[in-house]
Amino acid sequence: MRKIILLGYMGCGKSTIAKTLSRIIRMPFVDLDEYIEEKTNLSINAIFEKHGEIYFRKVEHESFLELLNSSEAMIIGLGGGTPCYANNHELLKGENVLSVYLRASIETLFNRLSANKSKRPLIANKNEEEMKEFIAMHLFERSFYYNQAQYKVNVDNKTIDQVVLDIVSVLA
Ligand SMILES: Nc1ncnc2c1ncn2[C@@H]1O[C@H](COP(=O)(O)OP(=O)(O)O)[C@@H](O)[C@H]1O
Ligand SMILES: O=C(O)C1=C[C@@H](OP(=O)(O)O)[C@@H](O)[C@H](O)C1
Ligand SMILES: [Mg+2]
Repeated sequence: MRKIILLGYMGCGKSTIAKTLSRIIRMPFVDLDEYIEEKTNLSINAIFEKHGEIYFRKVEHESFLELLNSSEAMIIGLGGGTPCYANNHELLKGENVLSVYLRASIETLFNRLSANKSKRPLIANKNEEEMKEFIAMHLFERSFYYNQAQYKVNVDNKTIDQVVLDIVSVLA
């Protein structure tokens, strides 16, 4: 069954947009991070702390495959790093898959993440200056993977509802 996949850098709005899109198009959604938290019975922070990032990437890949192989149609909100590990970026072009990159500028990401970093182990301990530099470099490194998505939607200066409408129109 059909899967709609939302991807993009931390803070671009994947989890938020997946929820609203789900209501508008009446398709269930799963947030990959939440799925991993339920499956492992650990928070994302605890997985990184106890087992390290390599273990997280392994569970993330397995969980992504499980969702893709499920018989249900669903919207999947990925984690920011998901397309950048294993062969996950190739899965963005699979049969019955519609993948959408939610593209945000460094400024938008910085503004949103400054207020929302505690649950994101890759940036939780960075000060403002370190974070701006990190986002700029990391987004540049990851863009190759994000650009493998079939569709791209800009999210800068748009409300959640505007982004959802833009997604609905690119998928129509
Ligand atoms: N279009 C938007 N406009 C303003 N704030 C947004 C928008 N989309 C998401 N946000 C906010 O940005 C933060 C990060 O969103 P989230 O959905 O967790 O991103 P992601 O899952 O991509 O990391 C949240 O505080 C969320 O409320
Ligand atoms: O970019 C990343 O590598 C990560 C993004 C997070 O998801 P969000 O993009 O939803 O914050 C989460 O999967 C983990 O902290 C790692
Ligand atoms: Mg998220």
